[in-house]
Amino acid sequence: MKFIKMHGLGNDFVFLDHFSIAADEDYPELAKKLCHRQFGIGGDGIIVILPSQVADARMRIINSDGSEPEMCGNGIRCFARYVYDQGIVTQNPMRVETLAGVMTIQLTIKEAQVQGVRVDMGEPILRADLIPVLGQGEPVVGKTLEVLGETFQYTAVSMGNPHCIIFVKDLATLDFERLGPAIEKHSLFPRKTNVEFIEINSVQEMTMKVWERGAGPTLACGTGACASAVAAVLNEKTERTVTIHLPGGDLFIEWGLDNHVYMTGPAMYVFKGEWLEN
Ligand SMILES: N[C@@H](CCC[C@H](N)C(=O)O)C(=O)O
Repeated sequence: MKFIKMHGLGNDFVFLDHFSIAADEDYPELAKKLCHRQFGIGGDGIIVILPSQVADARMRIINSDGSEPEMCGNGIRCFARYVYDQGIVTQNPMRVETLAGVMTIQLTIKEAQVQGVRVDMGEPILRADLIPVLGQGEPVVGKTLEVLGETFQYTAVSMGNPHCIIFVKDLATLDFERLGPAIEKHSLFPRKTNVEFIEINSVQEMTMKVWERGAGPTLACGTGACASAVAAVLNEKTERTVTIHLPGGDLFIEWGLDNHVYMTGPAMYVFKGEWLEN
């Protein structure tokens, strides 16, 4: 099976181009195998490129543990670059169907090369029952979370997928490896959650460390960056336009006055190859 490896700020994915070849694969099982860092290709997830009835193409993302999330910010930038470079989609902006709805993506092209990708990530979802988060009242901003004997203030935002954002004074002293998985599976979150720890640098800049639902620690999370930018505004910590520093690099996020969140960042190729099935 042929594949392409791509990443957005080190958040890495194995892409399967099944746009024109109908494939009858068990993608969740395949994701667990392909994403394994020793026995497979290695990745935070797989992304499947499919035809769509309602948009220019359809993206399916499966986490490395085999679960299927609604959306992936870093993945959709890579997806857009690949389908454009391959001539699968020639429109710019293009429209891509996901489980979180149809996203519009604008590519910056210079001398026939994709230089950058800006995604309209849609409107943030703040209703507790839709995020979903249990019994917290509306909006879920600055609420209390008890975990592993510690108490935190958190804000919950969905960008199609759920995020729990916690502002901390110092990322360096955080017990990230224990807190991340405990919050991901906390009983407040019936569909589990992605967890973003944020240190505010200024009203236009923040630093983020992310523990992803179904994938663990990753170098970047696009939906997480968008949700964190929204949470920072709701908590009166930043302006609506921010640069977010992640372990894998920077994302530029704008929460527009039209209530849409816009994400700009890179999309990079790593290599292509053939999976020798086992
Ligand atoms: N890294 C992605 C998000 C992938 C999905 C996430 N793990 C979930 O289960 O919701 C991004 O860049 O947004």
